[in-house]
Amino acid sequence: MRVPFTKMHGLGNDFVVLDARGDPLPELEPRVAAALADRREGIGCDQVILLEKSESADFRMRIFNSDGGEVGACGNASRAVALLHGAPARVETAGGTIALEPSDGGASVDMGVPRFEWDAIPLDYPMDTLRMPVGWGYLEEPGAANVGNPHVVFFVADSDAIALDSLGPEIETDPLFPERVNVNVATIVDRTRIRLRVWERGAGLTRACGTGACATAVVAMRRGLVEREVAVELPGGALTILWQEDGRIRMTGPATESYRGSFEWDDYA
Ligand SMILES: N[C@@H](CCC[C@H](N)C(=O)O)C(=O)O
Repeated sequence: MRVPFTKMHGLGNDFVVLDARGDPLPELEPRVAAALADRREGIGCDQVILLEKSESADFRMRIFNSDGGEVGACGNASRAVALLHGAPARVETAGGTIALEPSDGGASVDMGVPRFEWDAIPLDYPMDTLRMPVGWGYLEEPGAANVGNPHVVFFVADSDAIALDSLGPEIETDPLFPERVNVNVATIVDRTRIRLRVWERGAGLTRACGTGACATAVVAMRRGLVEREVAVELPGGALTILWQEDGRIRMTGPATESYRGSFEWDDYA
């Protein structure tokens, strides 16, 4: 079976998007998603995105990290899918229902209400998630948020100076995080700007992480470090994050279609 795909990215965080809203595909097993994401032997991407029919929303978006694991949310892919769909839409994800509004060259996405309870992150045992009494090397006292997926956020003097390639995997797989975790290191530039690097669970260092930007912004806002609207500057570019009065997070930024192609399903199954 020949399967069409769209290669897309949001700030350099890249995706293979499979659209099964019309003709369904066989079940996308984790090993198949990982093979498609492989940058040497597959198409190559940080996440594989599968669009399907939904009974509760306009359609359903499923997200698979490059290690094949299925997860609850992806901010950058949400904007890419908004661009692909080309009209406002309510989208079912494993992390909750989100709302897409495409705009010129990108999208604004209602990412829902963040959760801060220890068992919603989830953590292995109760603790204050605003300033967690834990540390790994020189990274200490992170905050945590679940924005459809789990994040810890460390505020540091210079996020570029952090050895995220070694500390990231250590923190991601620490038993404190039973579902593993996305690791954010952030520097507050001023009350309207944050610089951020992210070690993504199941994908490693990426050029940008939309949910990481959302989680970092709301943790910084809870600590009183920034205003309710901030620019989050990632290696791949900037996103605007607004934590609205109704408690919902709005993320705005660009998305790009790179190319379209097709592959033989049996080569990966
Ligand atoms: N790149 C994404 C996040 C993808 C999922 C994440 N790695 C997880 O495991 O939760 C984004 O832009 O938010």
